[in-house]
Amino acid sequence: QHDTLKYDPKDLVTALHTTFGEHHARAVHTKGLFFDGTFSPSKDAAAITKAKHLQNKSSNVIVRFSDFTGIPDIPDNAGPANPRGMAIKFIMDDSSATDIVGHSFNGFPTENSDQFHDLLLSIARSGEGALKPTALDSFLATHPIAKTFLTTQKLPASYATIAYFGVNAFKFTNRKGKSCYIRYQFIPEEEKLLTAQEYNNKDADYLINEIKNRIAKKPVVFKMYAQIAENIDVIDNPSVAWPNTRRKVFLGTVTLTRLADNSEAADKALFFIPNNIPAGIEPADPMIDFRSKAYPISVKERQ
Ligand code: HEM
Repeated sequence: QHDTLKYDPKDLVTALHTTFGEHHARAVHTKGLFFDGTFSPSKDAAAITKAKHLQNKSSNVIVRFSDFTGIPDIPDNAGPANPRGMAIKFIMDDSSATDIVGHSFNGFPTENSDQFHDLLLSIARSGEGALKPTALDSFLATHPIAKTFLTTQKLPASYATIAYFGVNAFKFTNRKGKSCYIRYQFIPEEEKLLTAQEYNNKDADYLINEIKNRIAKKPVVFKMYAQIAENIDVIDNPSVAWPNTRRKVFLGTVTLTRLADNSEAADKALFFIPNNIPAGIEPADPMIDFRSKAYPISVKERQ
C-alpha cells in the first residue's frame, strides 16, 4: 500500500496551500509560539533505547506550540484551530539535535498521506457557498475515522493543559540490541479543558496570551512517555490509536522556563523534521519519512 502512493510530498504541501492559502509561512500549524527549557531523562528511558538524549543526561529544549491550519491569524477559539501542535527540539551537549512533532489528538484523521491529500482538497472545495452534500460531507461519510477526528477534538484551557501525541510509531533499540515499537505521549501536569460554550466566549489570542502569562509566573511541565506496542498493534497506520491499557514507559520531564526569542529571524531558522533522530530510534511508520520530505519544502518556501 505504501509503495504505491499517488501523491508525493510536494503534492501534499501544495494541497495544504490550496486549502489554507500560501502565506509565506509554515504550510500548516502556522500560528504558534516557542519556548526555551530543559529535558531531564528518566532512568527507565535508557533501558529501552540507546538514543543519546535519553541516557541520564539533561538537554536543552525548544518547544513550539501551535494551532492547526495554515492560516497565520486563525482565532485560537475557532473549531479548525484543533488539534494543537507541540514540536520539541532536544539540543544536546555536542550541539546535535533531535526532534519530535506531535499534536493534541491521539491519532491522525487518515491512515496515509494519499488520504490526507484527499481530505485536504475536500475541505478546500467545501467553503462558503458549496452545494450540499459538500466534498467534505462525502469524504467523511466514507472515512469515519476522519469524521471522529474532526468532531471530537478536546478544547484546551491552555497549551500547557492538554496532552500531545506523536501519533506515528518509532522503533526503539537498546544497548543490548533489544527492540520495541513505541508512540510518544506528552502529558501535562494538569489537564484543563473548556466546554464548547467557554471556548466560543474566548478571544482570538486566548491561548497565546495565557501561555505568555503562565510562563512568566511558573514553569510549564510535561511528562514524556513511550507507549509500547504489543504484537497485535498496527505499526504503520497512525489513524488507529493503540489501547490505553498498553504499558507506558516514563521517558523524562520537559520543563519550559521562558518565552524564546520569537523574532522573525528566529522563527525562520526554527524547523522540526520528524526523522531527525539519533541511533537507537528508527522510523517505523512510513508516514514519518514522507513527512520528513514535506517539511523541508515548506521550510524552504518560508525563508
Ligand atoms: C502526511 C502527513 C503530514 C504532512 C504532509 C505534514 C506536513 C507538514 C508541513 C509541510 C509542515 C510545515 C513545516 C515547516 O514549515 O516548518 C508541518 C508542520 C507541522 N505538523 Fe505536519 N504533516 C503531516 C503529519 C503530521 C502529523 C501526524 C502530526 C502530529 C502528530 C503533525 C503535526 C505538525 C506540527 C505540530 C507542525 C508544526 C511544527 C512547528 O511548530 O514548526 N503533522 N506539517
